[in-house]
Amino acid sequence: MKKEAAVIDRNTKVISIRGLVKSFGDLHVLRGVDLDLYKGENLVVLGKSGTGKSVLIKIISGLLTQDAGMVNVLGKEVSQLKGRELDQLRLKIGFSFQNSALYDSMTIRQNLEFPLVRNRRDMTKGEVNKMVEIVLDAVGLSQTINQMPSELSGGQRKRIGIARTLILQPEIMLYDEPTAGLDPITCIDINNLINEVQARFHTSSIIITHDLTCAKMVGDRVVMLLDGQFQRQGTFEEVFATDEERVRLFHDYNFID
Ligand SMILES: Nc1ncnc2c1ncn2[C@@H]1O[C@H](COP(=O)(O)OP(=O)(O)OP(=O)(O)O)[C@@H](O)[C@H]1O
Repeated sequence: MKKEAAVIDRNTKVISIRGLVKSFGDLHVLRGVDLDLYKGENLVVLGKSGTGKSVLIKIISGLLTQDAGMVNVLGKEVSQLKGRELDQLRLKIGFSFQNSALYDSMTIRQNLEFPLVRNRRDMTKGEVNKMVEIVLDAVGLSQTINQMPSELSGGQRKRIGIARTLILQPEIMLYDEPTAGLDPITCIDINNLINEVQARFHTSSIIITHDLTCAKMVGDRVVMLLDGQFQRQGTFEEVFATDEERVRLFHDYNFID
């Protein structure tokens, strides 16, 4: 399915990063990263394994602290936040991790209710039920509500994982390798879902991947992390319109139809 034109507000930055530096001992992972995520945008971060993509999203979500630079998320400087303030910001960020496992002993309904029961004690049972229905419908799996995770396919579990992230109504979605380990057809389903989530919930998203089909399908903008900095950025076509060998190699090792 072709991506519909997204409604992006280029006057509003939901994430703004300047001069971000992070090392682990002698390993200089991020060496001055600048990045903006605009409201409503799907931004794809491409990079080879070990280039620091996960470190970047851990810093954005306050799980790691940078050595230098500024990371502003929804108007707050993340490294300055502690305790309750950091928890509140994190509730506005939805993480869809590579191995976002569901609880095997709980039904799909219970899995989806879990984040609300923990974080939204103000909600009534009726409101919780309604939200479960909304997110299940959004991922096209309303019929699985009383099933167990073991009864679902890998692609369906991935969708439920995304629904569980959406149930807290995050403003920002962070997808870490959303298509990893899935067959090509299921990958396309998940890419379409990422676009549907953007259109329906007006989320702003960072999608970390080395799957170029995913980057092409979901990215309004693509950035490539090379040697600790974003060295290429633009549309998918713009990023790869270069003879630079490292970029060409990255492209040619991926299969694109
Ligand atoms: N807490 C940590 N302590 C020490 N080194 C770390 C830590 N976290 C990450 N690293 C190192 O930083 C580098 C970047 O890691 P990161 O997980 O961000 O890579 P990545 O680009 O997400 O790769 P992949 O696509 O394989 O997940 C790696 O060399 C990793 O070993």
